[in-house]
Amino acid sequence: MKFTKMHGIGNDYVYVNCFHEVVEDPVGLSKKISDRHFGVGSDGLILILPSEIADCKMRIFNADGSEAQMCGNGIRCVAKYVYDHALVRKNPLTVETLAGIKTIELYTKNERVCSARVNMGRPKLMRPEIPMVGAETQVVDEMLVLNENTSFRVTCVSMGNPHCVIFVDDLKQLHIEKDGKAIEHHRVFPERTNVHFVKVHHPGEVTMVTWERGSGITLACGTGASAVCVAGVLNNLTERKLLAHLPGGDLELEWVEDENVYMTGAAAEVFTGEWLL
Ligand SMILES: N[C@@H](CCC[C@H](N)C(=O)O)C(=O)O
Repeated sequence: MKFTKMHGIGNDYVYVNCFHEVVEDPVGLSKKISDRHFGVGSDGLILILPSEIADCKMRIFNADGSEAQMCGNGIRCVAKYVYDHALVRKNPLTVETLAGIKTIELYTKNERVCSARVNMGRPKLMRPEIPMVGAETQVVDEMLVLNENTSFRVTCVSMGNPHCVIFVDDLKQLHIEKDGKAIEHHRVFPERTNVHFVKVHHPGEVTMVTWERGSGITLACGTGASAVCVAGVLNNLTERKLLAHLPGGDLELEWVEDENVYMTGAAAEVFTGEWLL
């Protein structure tokens, strides 16, 4: 099976072109291929498939094999792959995901895609235990108690997949692995959740670090940065246009008046290979 390693600001996945390849067990393959010692090493597996309702379709599997609805950094790479490899030579192009069809505008250099702007769709405010409550709800944040010594004020936003956003004063004081994992698996999130700790520098700029559902600490999360943009506005901390610094690079976000969130960032192809197992 031929594969391609790609990343969006360090959020790295193994991509398989399922216009030409068949993957029978994506759950098992994602666990094996993502292993950083015994596999290729990645945050998960992304399948690029033909679609009957969009220009192509993506399926995203986390490193633990769980399938997610959407991947912001991954969808920019999917768009780059299908354009650069001439599977879909359109700009803008559309990608079918479990979170709906997304439209992506491509930016090229020497005929190859270097970055992309994705319409990430409309966010939904969630409440722990009552996921997917409509955005009209008045409840913006909640206290999440991990144990008698640790609790966080959280804002939970769905970008098709679930995100728990926590604004903090100091990113250096965090126990991201311990607390991120505990929040991901907290009983109030029956589908588990992605977790983001965010420091606001000023209303147009934040730094964030992420614990991803099913993959652990990653260098970036595009749906997560989109959720942070929304959570910042709802908490009166940030403007609708936001520059987010993530460990792997920067993303530009905008929550526009029609309520769609737009995310812009880089996409890169690193190498191709053949999986023998
Ligand atoms: N890294 C991604 C999100 C991948 C899926 C996520 N871990 C989930 O389970 O929801 C992104 O860039 O959005």
